[in-house]
Amino acid sequence: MVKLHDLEFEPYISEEEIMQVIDQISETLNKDFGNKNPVFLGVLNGSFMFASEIIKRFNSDCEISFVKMGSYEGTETTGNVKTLLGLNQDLKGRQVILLEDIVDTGNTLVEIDQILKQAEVEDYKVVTLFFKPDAYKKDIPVQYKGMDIPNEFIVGFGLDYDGLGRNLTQVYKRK
Ligand SMILES: O=P(O)(O)OC[C@H]1O[C@H](OP(=O)(O)OP(=O)(O)O)[C@H](O)[C@@H]1O
Ligand SMILES: Nc1nc2[nH]cnc2c(=O)[nH]1
Repeated sequence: MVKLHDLEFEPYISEEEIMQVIDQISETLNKDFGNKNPVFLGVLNGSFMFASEIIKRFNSDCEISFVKMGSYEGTETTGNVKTLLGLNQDLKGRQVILLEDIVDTGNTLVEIDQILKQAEVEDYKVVTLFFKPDAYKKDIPVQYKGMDIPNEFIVGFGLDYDGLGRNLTQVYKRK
């Protein structure tokens, strides 16, 4: 059990399970993008740990960039996704692999979709470690999903509750 601010969280997904899922995703990404010199685009803050593990396992040429988006306060989305740090690299004509720690309502994805279309990328695919099928209400395809999870608030492995918990190496859910 861990306590973050006022809330208690219990162990939910082990580090071992997370690494197995990351190995599987990486195998597919190596097959699908091996000779394409893709740009991995991580969505900060939450994706930093996942992005690091994926990029370490990619065996061919690639580039790495980040954007920083934010919309959650406490355990709820505000519904208002802010671009806190935008693209700082020309992605025109590039193959982009978007790296998300979690796709929940899809609000963040909709915002990034606009950013990538405006940047005139050749194509982009979405990779997410966690996906909440019961919460996702958007049409943007999510091609690579590590793990489907129920509609519950989780922390750890990059995901926070009001700033705390990102450093936890496994995932916890609300008790
Ligand atoms: O599908 P959605 O409902 O939009 O939720 C997904 C987003 O929520 C989290 O980011 P958050 O806004 O909490 O910012 P953070 O990554 O800095 O924690 C997470 O990292 C995703 O980017
Ligand atoms: N920490 C955290 N951030 C999120 N952003 C969207 N869904 C979640 C969640 O379940 N936990």
